[in-house]
Amino acid sequence: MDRLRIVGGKRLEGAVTIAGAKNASLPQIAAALLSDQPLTLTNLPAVSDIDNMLAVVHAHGATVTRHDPHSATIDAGPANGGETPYDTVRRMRATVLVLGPLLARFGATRVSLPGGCAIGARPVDLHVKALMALGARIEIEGGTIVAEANAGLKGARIVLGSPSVGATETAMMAATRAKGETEIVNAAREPEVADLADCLIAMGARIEGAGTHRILIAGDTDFRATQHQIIPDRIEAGTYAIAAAITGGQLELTHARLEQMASVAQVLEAAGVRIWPGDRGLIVSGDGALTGVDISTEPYPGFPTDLQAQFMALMTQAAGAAMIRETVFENRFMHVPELQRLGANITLQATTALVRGGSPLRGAQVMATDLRASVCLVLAALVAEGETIINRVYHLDRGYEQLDVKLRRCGADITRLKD
Ligand SMILES: CC(=O)N[C@H]1[C@@H](OP(=O)(O)OP(=O)(O)OC[C@H]2O[C@@H](n3ccc(=O)[nH]c3=O)[C@H](O)[C@@H]2O)O[C@H](CO)[C@@H](O)[C@@H]1O
Ligand SMILES: C=C(OP(=O)(O)O)C(=O)O
Repeated sequence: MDRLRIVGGKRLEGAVTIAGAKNASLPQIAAALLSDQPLTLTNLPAVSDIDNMLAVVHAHGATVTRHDPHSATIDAGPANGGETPYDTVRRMRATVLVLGPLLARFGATRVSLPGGCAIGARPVDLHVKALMALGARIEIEGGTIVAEANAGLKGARIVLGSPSVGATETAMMAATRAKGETEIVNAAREPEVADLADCLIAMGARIEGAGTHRILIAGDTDFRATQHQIIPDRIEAGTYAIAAAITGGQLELTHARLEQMASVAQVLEAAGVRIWPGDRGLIVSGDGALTGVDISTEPYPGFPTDLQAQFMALMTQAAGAAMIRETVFENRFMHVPELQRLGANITLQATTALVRGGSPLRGAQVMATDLRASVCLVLAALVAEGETIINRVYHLDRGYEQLDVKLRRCGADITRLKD
């Protein structure tokens, strides 16, 4: 298992190329299973979650051709419904996104229940309810979702109990093959949902309203071969914005889009960070003093839960206190004890962390249990005095393309230790 060695105290300066969004790519790879025509995706990030998702659609019979690390053609012409086993879903929850496309296209499929993970219980009841609203019969048998709709799915009004990103994506994909119109009410508004809709539209679907609370899908899609370019990763961009801020540096985030990051930019500006659009993306400067800012994570367009851990690392260096409330996942504070090992002053009470900023961090051995918790430790290590060793780098490799290379190019003292 690789580890990262970081010696803190270097100011970052330079340009970072923001990759395509992992969380937009994953559902679009699953969406390829809807069609018997090839789908080419470009601007895929070169991260292990993408390799895994491509392996899952390949295991379902699709032909996958990698053109280069950032593009692939998926030809699901020869695909089958089959079974998605526990081992793949356990390793990557987003695998559950194949459920809707496989059921809608083949009339039956079996997908193992994902179970909980390091950030919370993460049930898939809303995915299941949405498919049942479209006429599927679904039973849970021995930890497997057994779904059947041999007579085909029928368009319906789906009211989501909460605006789940994944359930909105499942419903939208399945509805493209249903007979008649589907309305999704209380849909998630994340840019990744809108990008999936754009991809489905390029594939031949008729969809309106993606990116708002109400999405309309016409159904009975006549699918065609197409290609689609994935949007930039707003979470990767936010992470590097915080890297600039925490080191008092200045980074150009090539391809980053301000309109996808309005709440993040607002919070960072309130904390004393300057952000402005440049010719190639965004420029972030952390040369001023940092102030504590309270945040609460929310569904989009609110502050994203996927940047909560990174923002907490930043707040350890701000003057004053910051209250950080997590409302999306019940257990997303696994980074707190590790930040405390580095010397951070954080008090945790239920879903709120109180960070008293300004305490100097000191390097230590740390370990994280998920992707964003790991990168939060990298950010903290960039300002910690001395050497920090971060274990379990495979979490980072799930979602950050060449994190160590990108940071080193901007002046960080960071080395990947191969075991
Ligand atoms: C691959 C991907 O895109 N992952 C993102 C996606 O995850 P994901 O799609 O899993 O997140 P959801 O929006 O579905 O989850 C939000 C909340 O709803 C709950 N819930 C969800 C589905 C369900 O059937 N029942 C239920 O109760 C979840 O446990 C969670 O508490 O959106 C999250 C919220 O922005 C991000 O943190 C993840 O990075
Ligand atoms: C939680 C995340 O991903 P996933 O939903 O795939 O676990 C994430 O990207 O931060």
